[in-house]
Amino acid sequence: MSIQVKNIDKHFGNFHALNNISLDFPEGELVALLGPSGCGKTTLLRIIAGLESADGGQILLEGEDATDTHVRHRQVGFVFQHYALFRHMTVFDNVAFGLRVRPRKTRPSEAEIKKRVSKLLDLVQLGFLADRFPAQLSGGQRQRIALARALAVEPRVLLLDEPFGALDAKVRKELRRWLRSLHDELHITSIFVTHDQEEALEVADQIVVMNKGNIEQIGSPREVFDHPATPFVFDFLGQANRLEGQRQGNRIVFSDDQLVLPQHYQHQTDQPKQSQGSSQDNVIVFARPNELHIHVNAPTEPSLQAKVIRDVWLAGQIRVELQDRQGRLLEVALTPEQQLSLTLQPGQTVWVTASNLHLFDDYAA
Ligand SMILES: Nc1ncnc2c1ncn2[C@@H]1O[C@H](COP(=O)(O)OP(=O)(O)OP(=O)(O)O)[C@@H](O)[C@H]1O
Repeated sequence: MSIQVKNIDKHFGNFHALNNISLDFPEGELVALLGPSGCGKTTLLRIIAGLESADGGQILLEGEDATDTHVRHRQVGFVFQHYALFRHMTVFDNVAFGLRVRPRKTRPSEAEIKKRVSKLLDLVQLGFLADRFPAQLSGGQRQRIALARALAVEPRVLLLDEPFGALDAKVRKELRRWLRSLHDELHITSIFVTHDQEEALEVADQIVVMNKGNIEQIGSPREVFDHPATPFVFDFLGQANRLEGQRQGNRIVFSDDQLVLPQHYQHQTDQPKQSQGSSQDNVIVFARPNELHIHVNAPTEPSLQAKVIRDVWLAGQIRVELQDRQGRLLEVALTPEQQLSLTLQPGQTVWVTASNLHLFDDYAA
């Protein structure tokens, strides 16, 4: 089922939680709502579900206005961060619950329920736990059962709110792979909320990046990562060096230091901008750690002078932390070979050049 969100607005008192949000969720896709804590992800999910009402705007399910449709009739399945399993029921009874509480007319027979629940438990690969109680399961197993329970009522939409948020890193990783393959099998239109960029990049077909009740960017993981539309998205997707300076022709100037802009930005300097005050030339540039390069002697090309703080070994990757002359911390990636040949010492002066920079014009520095 496709979902359309049209001009959704939501206030909590004076606080503007969602600001005129419009989004299309195509049939059968797995979409991540990604953003920092408090940006409005859960509120949007709850409005789509019918658990919360909006101040204005519409929710269309399969093209039909569902804004005033009760949650029970929207045919959505939920999975929340904190396992909402019934503690006094076995795994089997938990999964069967949604079917057993149906009105008699639409309720399947016990034999049919047994068949469906067994099939779902096989799907989440936990058939052997049917007789256990939630307290006898691991966190990851509980979330898989919660998913089986959400699927039991054959929802047309699956909404997941930080489904793996409470689990440790290894189990999270396993479960997100498993969710992706389950989705590839079932193709239920699914929206999941996360503040974990790695999770969104790994699992989703599309990512909606949110910030302070607004949408910053919508795109495939590749698009969002390779072409972040705003400084916020660049920052949020992580691990980039953010430098604020002034653009002067082909260069970015930071007090005493300079970096050269990559070729693809340089043609823009041919057309002088109409002056709107001095802030016009203020720019934000980002460089990923592998786009910066360390020199132990001052290079002839423009560079940033910095001091070595330390190098960090991060799961096979080497990152050197530097502090530049403006006091900013920079992270530069090195291969093990580069680390050996540079032999950097804490406190040593080095120079940094950039093989690529990502420029955001007209942002006040
Ligand atoms: N019932 C409520 N009453 C008042 N304010 C609320 C209510 N629900 C949410 N908010 C506020 O609205 C904002 C958005 O909340 P929401 O839960 O949607 O954020 P989120 O992006 O899901 O964050 P998190 O990742 O922390 O769950 C927050 O600032 C929150 O404090």
